[in-house]
Formats: sequence, structure tokens, C-alpha cells
Amino acid sequence: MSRLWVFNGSPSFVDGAAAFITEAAAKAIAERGRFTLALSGGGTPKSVYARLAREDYRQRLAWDRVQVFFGDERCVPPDDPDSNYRMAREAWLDQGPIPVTNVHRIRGEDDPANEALRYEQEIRAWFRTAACPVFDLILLGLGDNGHTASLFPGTASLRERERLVVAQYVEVMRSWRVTFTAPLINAARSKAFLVRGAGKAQMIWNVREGPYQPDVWPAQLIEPAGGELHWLTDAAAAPRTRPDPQRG
Ligand SMILES: O=C(O)[C@H](O)[C@@H](O)[C@H](O)[C@H](O)COP(=O)(O)O
Repeated sequence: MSRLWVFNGSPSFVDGAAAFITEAAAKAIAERGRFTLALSGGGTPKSVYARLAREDYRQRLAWDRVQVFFGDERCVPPDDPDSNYRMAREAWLDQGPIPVTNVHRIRGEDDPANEALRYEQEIRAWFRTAACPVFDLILLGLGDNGHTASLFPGTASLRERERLVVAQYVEVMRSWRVTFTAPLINAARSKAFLVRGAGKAQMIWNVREGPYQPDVWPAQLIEPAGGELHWLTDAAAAPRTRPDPQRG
């Protein structure tokens, strides 16, 4: 199942996405007593995380049942301005009712390759499974070049089918990244892209409607795969038809 959500002001993108996350959490907690969530990084989700820290959202569910992982991370110290962990901590987790022991940071600053192995084991141990762990919800962003998580065009990680978490040096970003692989992301009950702004309209169209070329547009690797795939967008980002390439 794949669904496009267009939040055009009532509710706003931020409230629509925050409500989507809390409703998924409430459903998972009701059904299984817990909610396993993997956060996306970059800029788009920051305002959504900040909304989840607001009192009215904090009252909505048993946040101590929520386990927070990270779908990818830049291999920098946790207090580095580029750290996805720092962004999520400052916007939400530091204020939040989620116990610090429920937050699973990717610690890639010293040895990315070893951390990818460790993080995969941490995930498997937490889920108590040797099979592919099934997250309740994995949040994803969409880069201008069609990447998602830290699955970048033309990189070996796109072809990984065994490992759940890998490390790689991303030439275009001049940095090491640790990232979930497509098999782990696709195994989730629900995957949700959070994408807003006119600048992403063309890439959303490319990924959803364009020719299938995941080596060019890695976000095309993400499929419902027996679960749900959601695109949470605002009116500027969500084209009804092929956007005007001149619009950028
Ligand atoms: O670590 C990262 O950078 C993200 O996980 C990455 O996949 C991000 O989601 C996209 O680049 C979109 O970023 P924006 O939301 O800032 O456009």
C-alpha cells in the first residue's frame, strides 16, 4: 500500500506529520505494547520533532513504550552541528518524555565500519531476532539528488541485500555515513517520506512516476514490500502532474 498525503494548511505539514507519527505509535503500542521508530535526519524533520515535544503531543501516548533508532547518521561527534542525533535531541528528545535508555545513537565518529556492525547487532539484539527486524515506522527524507537515508546515487550500499546497516564514504558529501540498507527499511511495517517545498517537487515526481533507475534515484529502492509506504508532503512539493522543470 502506497499513499500520498498533501498537507495544505489544515492541518499544516508539521501538524499532519506529527499526528501521523503519534497515530502510528498509538496503534503499535495498542497492538504490541511498544513502538519502534527510526528517525530521519537533515532539515525537514526538525520542525516535526519539535512539534512532538509540545505538551499536547506529549500527553497523547505512553512515550516510555517508544524505542528510537536512527535510519542514518553522519560520522561526526554527537555534539557536531551536522549530527542527526544532535538535531533530534535538541528539537525533541531532550525535552521529551522518551527515556534516554530508549534512544539508540549511531556512534560512527571513530570507526564507521565497526559501528555499522555494532549498530546492526544492537538492532538485532533489541528485536531479539536473527531474521530481518521489523520496525513499526521508519522516517525518511528525500535529497535533491534522489538519495534517502544515506543511500546515495552510484554507491555500493544500494546493492546491499544481506547487511542491515552499512558504513560508506560518500564522495559527494565528503563524509563517512552509517545507514540502514534498503532491505531493513523495506521490512518495516510502515515507511514515511517527509518531503516539503517546491524544490523537491521534481524529485518526488521522478521517484514516484519516473523511469525505474534506483542507481540514479535511490529513493526508488523503497517499496511497500507487504507494509505501507507513505509520502507526507506539502502542497508545494506534491505535484499532481509532471512539474515544470523550469520551476526547479
Ligand atoms: O542524514 C541525512 O542528511 C538524511 O538522513 C538525508 O537522507 C535527508 O533526509 C535528506 O538529505 C533530505 O534532507 P532535507 O530534509 O534537509 O532536505
